[in-house]
Amino acid sequence: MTDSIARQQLLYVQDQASDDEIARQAELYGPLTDSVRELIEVALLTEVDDPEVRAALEHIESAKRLLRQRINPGPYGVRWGASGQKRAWGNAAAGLRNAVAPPLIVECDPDGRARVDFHLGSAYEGPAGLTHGGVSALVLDQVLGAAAEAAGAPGMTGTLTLRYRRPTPLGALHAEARIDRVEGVKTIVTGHLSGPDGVCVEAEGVFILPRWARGKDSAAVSDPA
Ligand SMILES: CCCCCCCC(=O)SCCNC(=O)CCNC(=O)[C@H](O)C(C)(C)COP(=O)(O)OP(=O)(O)OC[C@H]1O[C@@H](n2cnc3c(N)ncnc32)[C@H](O)[C@@H]1OP(=O)(O)O
Repeated sequence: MTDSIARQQLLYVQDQASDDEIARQAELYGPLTDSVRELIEVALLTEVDDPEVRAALEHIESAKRLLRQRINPGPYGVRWGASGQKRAWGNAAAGLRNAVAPPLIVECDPDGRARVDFHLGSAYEGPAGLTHGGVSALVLDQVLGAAAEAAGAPGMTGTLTLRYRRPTPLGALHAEARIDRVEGVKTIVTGHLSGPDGVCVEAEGVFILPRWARGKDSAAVSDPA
């Protein structure tokens, strides 16, 4: 096993947190994350005068000093509580504690279907007024991966193929995915991202249960995503 795989495995943690404790943490950190996400948007779009910008910066620096007093060296990793509840709270697309995440709150069915309605603000802009193509890829990777996981056939993304059919606006969007087929350790999933005018991006993903996770029965290694 390589050092990087060993390091990755250490970040899959069964921490035995109770459902009540997880709910407490979600209630505490969820609003912090939402506020930081709004801060990103406001910092991008503010047009106040220079002294207000400088004063805001001081407040933000002070908040950072407060939060840094005790800090996980990171990254957050993926954690499972006592009841098996999974927390991928650092996930760049869906993490409850990650202000960079839009966030995606993906609904899944056990037959391998996944869907999400979400909103992309100005922080996700690529071409003027439109969603960045890499952000569309992020969204589709997550939603297709969630479909694979929901059907009990999870994996890491081996190949993600995208076809950008029309520009993706910012604002209210929808993405969905379904498992097409499972071929041994590979799960092939298709899906799309759509806006008010229809499908903007089509996707096909091949999700592969990595060699190091095969044949193990622990949730912490059999669910690498
Ligand atoms: C709910 C959560 C959703 C999360 C969604 C987000 C998921 C992610 O972002 S994952 C991060 C991005 N992906 C990565 O970093 C993956 C990096 N790559 C790897 O770790 C490995 O190359 C990995 C796991 C893809 C395959 O490695 P390994 O397990 O050694 O594969 P290997 O045993 O050689 O091959 C197994 C099968 O997969 C096929 N295969 C291998 N690599 C690929 C690939 N990149 N694309 C397609 N097929 C592949 C092989 O041909 C073989 O097929 P068959 O069984 O038919 O012979």
